[in-house]
Amino acid sequence: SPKNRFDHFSQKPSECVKVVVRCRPLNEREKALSSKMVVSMDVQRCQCFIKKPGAADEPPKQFTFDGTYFIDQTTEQLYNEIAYPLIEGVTEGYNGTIFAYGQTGSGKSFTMQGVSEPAAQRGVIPRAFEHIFESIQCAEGTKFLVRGSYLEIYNEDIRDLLGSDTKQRLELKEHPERGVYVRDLTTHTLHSVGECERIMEQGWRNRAVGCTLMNKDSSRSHSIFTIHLEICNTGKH
Ligand SMILES: Nc1ncnc2c1ncn2[C@@H]1O[C@H](COP(=O)(O)OP(=O)(O)OP(=O)(O)O)[C@@H](O)[C@H]1O
Repeated sequence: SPKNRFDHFSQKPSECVKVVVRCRPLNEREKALSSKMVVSMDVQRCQCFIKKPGAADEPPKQFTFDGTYFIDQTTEQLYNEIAYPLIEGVTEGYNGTIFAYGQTGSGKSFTMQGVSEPAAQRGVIPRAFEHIFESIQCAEGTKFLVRGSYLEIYNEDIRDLLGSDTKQRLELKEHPERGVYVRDLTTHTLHSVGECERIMEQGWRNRAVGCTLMNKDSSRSHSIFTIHLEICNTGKH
């Protein structure tokens, strides 16, 4: 019998894209407006229900995901169930992407970047840093090189959030073997979790739109934090 509601993932290794949904609690503004929750979830069955306000007799719209996270669930839980297996794969040499989307104020940054308190709500990105460096410490006979880059896409323009000139517009290029890449994007060698956190904070501060446009305009800004891992077997144990 399955140990938890996600065991079916491991039985379906061919399923390489998983889609989960997270619902945040009402914020102060919504509470002040006496807004009503229209979303409910059956987390065991990974189902999400949306009911139309004022239409009590209409059945709610129903959607099924690979995972559902309601207001009382934490980023720690989401990480363990969704991100952990993906990052494990990365430490074994596979590519992995975690992509958050949703309307402005829906909780993308809260999930990805996170908050330091409470600890259970620390973000997916800092958890991934810790995870990767823990794997490196445990690996014997293997050398790792960890590098990071952080870019922002705003109004179709790409900017390097860790570059010497964060205002400069970078070009998207395509290489016949390596695929799509951003020319002149800086990559930074990272030796510790602390260094990763520092560049994440540094890049975050350079997101020009992040803290100034809190409303719909901010959703036009997208950012990509990439961790490159080079793994070399030295054969020594
Ligand atoms: N699961 C949650 N629990 C508690 N608070 C949350 C949760 N998700 C989001 N919030 C809060 O809601 C607010 C908006 O979240 P956030 O800034 O992450 O949205 P966003 O999707 O990144 O928005 P934008 O697209 O405008 O950048 C923040 O104050 C955040 O702390």
